Amino acid sequence: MSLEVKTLDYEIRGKEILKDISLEIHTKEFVGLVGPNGCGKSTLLKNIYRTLRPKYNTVFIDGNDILKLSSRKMARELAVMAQENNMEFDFKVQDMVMFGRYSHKKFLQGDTSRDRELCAEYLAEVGLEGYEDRSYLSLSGGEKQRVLLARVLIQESRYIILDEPTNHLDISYQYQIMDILKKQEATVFSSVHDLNLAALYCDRILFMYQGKIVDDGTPEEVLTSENLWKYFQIRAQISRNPATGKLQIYYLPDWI
Ligand SMILES: Nc1ncnc2c1ncn2[C@@H]1O[C@H](COP(=O)(O)OP(=O)(O)OP(=O)(O)O)[C@@H](O)[C@H]1O
Repeated sequence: MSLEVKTLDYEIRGKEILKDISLEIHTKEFVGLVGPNGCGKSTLLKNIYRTLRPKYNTVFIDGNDILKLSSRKMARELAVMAQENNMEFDFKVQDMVMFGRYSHKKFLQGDTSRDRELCAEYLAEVGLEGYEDRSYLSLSGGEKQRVLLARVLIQESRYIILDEPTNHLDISYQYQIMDILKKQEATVFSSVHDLNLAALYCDRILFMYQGKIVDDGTPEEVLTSENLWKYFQIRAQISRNPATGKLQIYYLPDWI
């Protein structure tokens, strides 16, 4: 049981963005995707959740080529929280969350009382209890982000793909959202910019640079001062935080 990418290349307007990417995410793993701006993280994730179309026989869920899965089956397997969400039309928060139940319904079936219960539960879980009737577009960036997380959770899929889930969130919600994700039964694959957050929550980290996966391992194996210098050109002191037992990175800009 795994999410697998095999020798995936991807070009945009003649420019090679992804170069021979192969990776495997195993059941119940929490895997982070890190790397500098523009290295291809979103492009890779979009190929996995089919916003961009990969070639046949390059992305597989439990051995099945994702291009051969119906959109309903795909939604049952994989929930997505993408980065941009420019919406032209407004919806109530409850409707936004309920979109996540689509794959659990028959054609034209309305919301059940169970769906509404789940909606209330997941909104409470992301700290938005009682927000059902609010207009989505009137919410703050962080509130919108948390509605999108509730939509991902209500989908109850086996894989969750996230592109920078803590974008827009204040420090307490960054940790709260990572905590919520960590306790899900699902397999999680997420791009993460904050390397200390990645060190704290990820079982495994994939390091991406210029369209390639250049390192793959535990946070201790991958988040080294050598890698941070080589791929981010930042000096760093790395130690183990006695309170968490996890890596703690201290960045050392040039003036230090
Ligand atoms: N539609 C597009 N047209 C042209 N270039 C694109 C397009 N989409 C992405 N790119 C380029 O592909 C490269 C990878 O972009 P991508 O968004 O995947 O990077 P990223 O690692 O997610 O970056 P960030 O950390 O800044 O979010 C960048 O150089 C970007 O400019």
